[in-house]
Amino acid sequence: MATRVRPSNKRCAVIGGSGFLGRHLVETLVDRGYSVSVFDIRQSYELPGLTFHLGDLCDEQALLPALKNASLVFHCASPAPASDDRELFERVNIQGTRTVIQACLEAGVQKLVLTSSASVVFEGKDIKNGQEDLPYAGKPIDYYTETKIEQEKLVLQACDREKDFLTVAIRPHGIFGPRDPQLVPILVDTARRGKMKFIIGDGTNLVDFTFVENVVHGHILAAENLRPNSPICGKPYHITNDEPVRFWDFMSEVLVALGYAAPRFHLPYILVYGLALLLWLLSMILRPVLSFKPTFTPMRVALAGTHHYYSCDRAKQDLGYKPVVSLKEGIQRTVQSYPHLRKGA
Ligand SMILES: NC(=O)C1=CN([C@@H]2O[C@H](COP(=O)(O)OP(=O)(O)OC[C@H]3O[C@@H](n4cnc5c(N)ncnc54)[C@H](OP(=O)(O)O)[C@@H]3O)[C@@H](O)[C@H]2O)C=CC1
Ligand SMILES: CC(C)CCC[C@@H](C)[C@H]1CC[C@H]2C3=C(CC[C@]12C)[C@@]1(C)CCC(=O)C[C@@H]1CC3
Repeated sequence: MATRVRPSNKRCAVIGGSGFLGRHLVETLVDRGYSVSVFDIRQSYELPGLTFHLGDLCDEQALLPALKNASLVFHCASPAPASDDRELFERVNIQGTRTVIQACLEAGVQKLVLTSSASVVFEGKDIKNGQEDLPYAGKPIDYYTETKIEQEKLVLQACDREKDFLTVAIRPHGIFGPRDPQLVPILVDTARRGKMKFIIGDGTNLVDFTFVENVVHGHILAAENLRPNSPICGKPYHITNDEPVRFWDFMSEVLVALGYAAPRFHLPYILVYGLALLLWLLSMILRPVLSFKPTFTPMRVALAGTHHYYSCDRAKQDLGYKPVVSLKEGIQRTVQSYPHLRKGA
């Protein structure tokens, strides 16, 4: 019988390694002495010693060379939530994740760490200090969330000690930091268009925003603790900054630091949510003839007007997780990294 060559446990692949989180993860892994191969649909940078494999993760033949000799795979690729394209989410997040699992098994990969999302339990209603045992959202608020739920289930169910294939899911929330293409750029764009004057609801809702380096730290801890006898196999873990903050205080701090006025006037949550729903329906109906993307989607309004913060006690206990960068420092470093987004720049 042929014996399988065990790949070095410092050899890993990052699927989605050109993206915001993926690139931060790759840079940290390289710093820590991992040999990394990146798989992505695009190449956004170069780094000495890094191998890039370009392709669609739904294509197993394209994936296999990137996973060759890797004992560990991080899967952090997904279409952007803003695309709101049902067919694309289903193809990439569900079918594509099946392909990733299949390719890992064929390539002899032993550990798969998925970037899931804390939003898999969010239905648009308040979540205060949510634990991992909350049920998945029965009525997910958008296609992104719907397919992230299926993706997480697929990865966790694939965990199989007999097959020497271990999986774990990291559920970050509201990732921000240098090079983030979503949170700060959308916020500034909204402010530049004069639409950032209003606070949705009473402005006291607490949420988690997580500095990207803490998310990276959580991923690496999960990978390094994923062993056949460890309690983390097949489980999801919240990774946050562990410092819930008022949504509107966080937004105001970032806006003011970049030279924009903080929102001041209050609008009733239910009114804005209803309008966002109406706009979203209109955009769906008119899609064949007119394409427009509303700034205030039902998902964004729900995120802006409700409590959604999560406990990371399980990660502290099982992974020894502790945020490495505070919210205050994370905001400072993020704002400094966006000189081109400053007012007047
Ligand atoms: N940002 C956040 O606040 C949160 C993110 N997450 C999760 O974290 C992960 C990373 O998110 P983030 O870094 O923000 O996202 P990015 O969009 O920055 O990164 C995702 C990367 O995956 C690539 N990609 C998309 N589709 C495919 C495909 N079919 N084959 C290969 N590569 C593909 C993207 O390419 P392209 O850009 O061309 O599409 C991009 O380079 C995602 O799984 C997301 O769901 C979870 C919670 C919060
Ligand atoms: C227009 C304003 C009212 C809000 C602007 C900020 C938003 C763009 C962001 C605030 C919370 C963010 C967030 C995500 C995307 C960007 C925000 C909506 C996610 C949906 C990204 C993907 C996830 O898995 C969950 C995130 C939750 C928080």
